[in-house]
Amino acid sequence: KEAETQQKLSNVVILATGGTIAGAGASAANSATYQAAKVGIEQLIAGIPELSQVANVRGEQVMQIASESITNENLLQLGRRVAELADSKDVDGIVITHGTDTLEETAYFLNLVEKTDKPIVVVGSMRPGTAMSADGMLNLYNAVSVAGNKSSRGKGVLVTMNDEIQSGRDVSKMINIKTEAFKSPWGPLGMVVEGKSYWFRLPAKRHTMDSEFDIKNIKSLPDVEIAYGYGNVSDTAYKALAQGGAKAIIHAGTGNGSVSSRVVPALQELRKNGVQIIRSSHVNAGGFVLRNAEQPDDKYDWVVAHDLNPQKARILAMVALTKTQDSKELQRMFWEY
Ligand SMILES: NC(=O)C[C@H](N)C(=O)O
Repeated sequence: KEAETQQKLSNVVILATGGTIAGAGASAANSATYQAAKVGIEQLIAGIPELSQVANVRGEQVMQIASESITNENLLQLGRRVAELADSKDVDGIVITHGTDTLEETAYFLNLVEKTDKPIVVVGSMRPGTAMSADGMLNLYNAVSVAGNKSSRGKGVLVTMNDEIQSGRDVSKMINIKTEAFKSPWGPLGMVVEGKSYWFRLPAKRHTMDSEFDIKNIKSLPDVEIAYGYGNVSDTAYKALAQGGAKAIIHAGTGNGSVSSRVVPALQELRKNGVQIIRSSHVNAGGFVLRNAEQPDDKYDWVVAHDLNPQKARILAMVALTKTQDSKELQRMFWEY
């Protein structure tokens, strides 16, 4: 009987990368003071025996780091392993445990470059497993349930946090002290409750199978940097980033990606020298940057990131620059993905 249930269950691989979901604190009262990336994947899986009721699960420790330290090399390494597993006949779904600080970046990266319709679910936690009311156990159980569920196929990379199923493209960490930390400006795709998925909407942007990018063709990622807009800003950071070798600079602008008059001449100059200038917005609940609003993008040959926040814009710019150096093509990609 047990063998029969196992046969019916999906095969889900958990790729562990670290983060607070693998964190440990000195006492159960330490919900915010702890060390991330301490607990191995085998121990995490052993702590949730209920996983075996929703999928045949196995784990792999791909890295063990706090996600603020993720590099482009780490992204590529993870992306390649996901692609290998997705190609494997005996894998039905993939879960990635990840720190929440850059989870939204990794989820968007995978959403762009993985050529599969198999579910890929990225998950983290806001409290370490050693804390009272730790959220990692349920988040991971939900992630495995969603990854093992056929209804999750073809919906792009997903994120399960706080019982919500979010699109990896849209979701962002909005607050760092609550378990209700991840939000999308356009709402979650669905809910996962007691291992069952309930869907309400679908992503409209190109992803995975419908994407023109493929991790298998990406050897390295170009340097793309972010500079922050605020009152009294100077052009020092922008110039220094370009001098450091940035191929594109994401302007994390105020409001509609607006650019201070003190910075405009430097950005015009950098563009003339070949650096792509991409205007995004750092407003908290989600920016919405439109072309030729606030700045004459056509005249300056700049690109707008539309609703992508600066850190997500960096991901798309890096991936896009592996294919084109043309600003019009870049802009098309920023509308489509
Ligand atoms: N909640 C977390 O996971 C935060 C941690 N600094 C990380 O991103 O690895």
